[in-house]
Amino acid sequence: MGAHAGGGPLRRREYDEEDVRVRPGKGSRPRTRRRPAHDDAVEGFVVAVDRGRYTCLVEGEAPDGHRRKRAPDPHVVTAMRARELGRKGIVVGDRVGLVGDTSGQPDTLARIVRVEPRTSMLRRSADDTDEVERPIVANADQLVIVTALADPPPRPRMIDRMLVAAFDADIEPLLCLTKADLAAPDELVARYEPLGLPYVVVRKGGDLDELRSRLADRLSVLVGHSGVGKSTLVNSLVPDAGRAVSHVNAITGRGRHTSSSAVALELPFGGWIIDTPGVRSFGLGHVVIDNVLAAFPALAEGAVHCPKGCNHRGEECSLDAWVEQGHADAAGLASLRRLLGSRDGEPDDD
Ligand SMILES: Nc1nc2c(ncn2[C@@H]2O[C@H](COP(=O)(O)OP(=O)(O)OP(=O)(O)O)[C@@H](O)[C@H]2O)c(=O)[nH]1
Ligand SMILES: [Zn+2]
Repeated sequence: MGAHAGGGPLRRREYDEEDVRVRPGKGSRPRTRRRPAHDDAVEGFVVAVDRGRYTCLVEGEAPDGHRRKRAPDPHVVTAMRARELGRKGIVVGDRVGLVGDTSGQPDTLARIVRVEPRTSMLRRSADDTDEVERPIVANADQLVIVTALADPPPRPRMIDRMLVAAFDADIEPLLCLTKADLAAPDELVARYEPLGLPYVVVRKGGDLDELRSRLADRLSVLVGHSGVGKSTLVNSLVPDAGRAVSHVNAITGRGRHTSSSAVALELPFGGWIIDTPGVRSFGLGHVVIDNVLAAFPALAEGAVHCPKGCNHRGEECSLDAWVEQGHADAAGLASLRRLLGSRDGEPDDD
């Protein structure tokens, strides 16, 4: 399934489901790619999505000639999608064009008429046999995989799955090991060293400077299963995180503590983090083998000798020979195979 080994360029990068996932030509008349260019659209950044309502942060003032009071700068606007967007999905992290009432005044609703091209799209499948992708976050440039060193014990399989999702989406992973007061990181670090994975070790009340510098000026997504200390981290990084989330929930009509989808929070030192409370598992059914392989350049080079459709885990795979010839190291190949195994639905818990 889904394998593109052998054919096409190594790194296919297609983020835009309008371009790729929806077959064109269903309608009778040809569609122009851009409808009448809403030149007056203001740019917004989607910070939350809930039941057809998009919470957008708008930098800058309400457009000239707007009849309402000048909006504060920056301000939050609630919007719905314009019909002309068709089936195109909009997710947290998207940059959008807004028209209509963009004042952000109570009970106003703007319209999203455009979604800017994305630099990345983090997706997951519901489970591994399900190739239907659920986009989670757009434009992220870092996936922060949060794992407790103890309580709950680390689940390397889960880490592997999140890594695969990061590689597939071409988002840089960062391993964030929490609860350093409870256990040493050595074992986990050794496991991920062959991948050249950057990591930070933190504990509650401890020094977060290194983490801060890795987050600064980037759009980072936090993932990790329940109890690993994500909320603790978010609260230390964004002092008024609780308030920001409940503010978003108030706007979208959700209860205060029921936020179950991604919310983007601005970091006081620059950049954004997006918490993903609703994401408990990472189905990888949609993942393309080549995208994972591309994270291992030395091996990707050797894979051109593999038979078409090789899953790089069987006897026909040429990568063992490639490693024996000294072109790549064995630890890397073992890591790659472990990751590809997690994609093929090997059990989650070690
Ligand atoms: N010992 C220790 N406990 C911590 C640390 N960080 C967080 N905790 C505790 O771990 C528990 C879970 O932390 P949370 O921040 O709520 O974890 P979470 O990942 O947000 O969990 P969910 O809300 O279920 O998604 C809380 O009781 C925290 O106080 C740490 O560095 N050391
Ligand atoms: Zn192979």
